[in-house]
Amino acid sequence: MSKEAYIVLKNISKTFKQMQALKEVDLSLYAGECVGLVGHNGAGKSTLIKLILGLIQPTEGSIQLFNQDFSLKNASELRRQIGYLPETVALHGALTGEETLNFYARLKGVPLEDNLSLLARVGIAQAANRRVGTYSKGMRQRLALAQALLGEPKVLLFDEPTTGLDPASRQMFYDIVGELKAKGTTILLSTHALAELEGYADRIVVMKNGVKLADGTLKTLQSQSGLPERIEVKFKSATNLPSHWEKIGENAYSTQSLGDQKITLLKELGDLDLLASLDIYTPSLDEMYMHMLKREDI
Ligand SMILES: Nc1ncnc2c1ncn2[C@@H]1O[C@H](COP(=O)(O)OP(=O)(O)OP(=O)(O)O)[C@@H](O)[C@H]1O
Repeated sequence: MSKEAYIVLKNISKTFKQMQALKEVDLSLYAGECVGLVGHNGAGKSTLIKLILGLIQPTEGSIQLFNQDFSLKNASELRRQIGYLPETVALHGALTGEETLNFYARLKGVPLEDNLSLLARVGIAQAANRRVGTYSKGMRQRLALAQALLGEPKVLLFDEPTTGLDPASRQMFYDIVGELKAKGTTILLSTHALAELEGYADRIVVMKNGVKLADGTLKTLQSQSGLPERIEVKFKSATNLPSHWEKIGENAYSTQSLGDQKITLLKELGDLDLLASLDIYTPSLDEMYMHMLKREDI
């Protein structure tokens, strides 16, 4: 059975005065998937998220949320099912963490009684009664995350959520992403740090200058990037290999493998008992991403 599309953007363009921030973008987010939205500064990531939230209107194209057209009439009802963690979080320094969360809970119309456990979930229960003005950046970000999780929304939009976080806070954030995914929440997460998404994102959308360059699983992206894997072998004694194996040391060779060439290349090695070592290097996510952005001349 195919999954339900919670959010469907069709042929979306957005122009700010002379500046075209998005060009004919199609994007669907399905129930329970985590989608990474990556792109350099100005690629259009925040604009895309703001359009989904209804904070700005598209110049062209249509947006459907939960199978309904996103008109002003039903906007607030639909928006209640979406949690948003903005890139820059403005929190009132004079309020305590708990007061802040209570304030947002009232705005969203959700009960207040779970707020302390929500603060515990994001690791700042001990600071619930402290003024936010005394919080570190990491603590503020955790509080902002708690705000986004209020009311258990079906869809969460995270705009560069881990920027400026230390490794422990970042890990806590991705632990929560893992839990949300397991519960079937749909997550759209924009980031510059593609490598962070490994193991969490089911799909990656790559944006450049307002255009969607790629949309697929990491495996698809890897084959689309056109970057080869590298195989390195070392034999226990001298041997001969076909000329596409480059000699890189004593009895050691290296070659590149594109697409499904790997098995054929490995067969050329013959008896594996004659090998001292065998290493296969797959391009990292960041290498693929950089390569893809460089290759596309937009
Ligand atoms: N309100 C606005 N008025 C004018 N131009 C805007 C506005 N909002 C965004 N833009 C422009 O649209 C383009 C896309 O911006 P956007 O913030 O969506 O990029 P981004 O991918 O989120 O970048 P970053 O990683 O730097 O946050 C940029 O060139 C930006 O200057």
